[in-house]
Amino acid sequence: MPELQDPRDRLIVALDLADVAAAEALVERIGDAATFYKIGYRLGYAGGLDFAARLARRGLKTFIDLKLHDIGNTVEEGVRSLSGLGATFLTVHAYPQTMRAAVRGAAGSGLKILAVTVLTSYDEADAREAGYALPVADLVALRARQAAEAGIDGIVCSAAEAVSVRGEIGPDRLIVTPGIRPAGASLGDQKRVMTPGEARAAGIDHVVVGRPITGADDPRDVAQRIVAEMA
Ligand SMILES: O=C(O)c1cc(=O)[nH]c(=O)n1[C@@H]1O[C@H](COP(=O)(O)O)[C@@H](O)[C@H]1O
Repeated sequence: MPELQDPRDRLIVALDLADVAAAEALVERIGDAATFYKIGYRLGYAGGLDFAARLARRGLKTFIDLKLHDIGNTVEEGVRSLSGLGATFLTVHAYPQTMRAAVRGAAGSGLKILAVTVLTSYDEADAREAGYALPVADLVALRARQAAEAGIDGIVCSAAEAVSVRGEIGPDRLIVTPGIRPAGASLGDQKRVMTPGEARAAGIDHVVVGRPITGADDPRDVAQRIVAEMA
């Protein structure tokens, strides 16, 4: 796994909030306890892309989580449009055509493309319901292998699959894991879940944590504890 300069970079805080004012207030409350923020559908479609560009200009790292998936031309041009935001990461779904298009769209921009394998809210029954015959672990491994072949920079999966994914993608690509809960925290809709310490021991590069931080009385303290648990 690539070495980090700053251990705080291991934690990516998911800013799944209703508007930019709420996100700005949370970033201020967390202060220097976090260095990396994710902007997904909720905030992204409510002015969050400009906000992400502002965070990047302040020297914070940003992750644009739009999980793109469309015909190749649309994905390629969409990624190209997003590549000027100064973001560090952008997600696409891990379909070979989509991944190859995203890699073309990001070429030369410095934006790293992450491929989402199987959502952490899916268990075996959910994958079967969606039409997949493979066990989730096998589907994650297949998609990780295809992502590496497509030239993708990193994989989004559950930390439960990190060891097998590392075997598929080698030491230099990134593993980013949502579905992370400090011991005792409510799972919400997450089904393939690990603690920050377990994820780190499994060799992940970054964890993504939303509600346990955004819903906390003291978000800064929770962020600090998560970083410490992964040190
Ligand atoms: O791509 C993601 O970030 C993602 C992939 C995945 O498989 N599961 C997953 O939960 N996420 C995102 O990670 C965040 C997890 O949030 P919490 O469950 O609140 O910690 C959300 O913003 C999800 O959109």
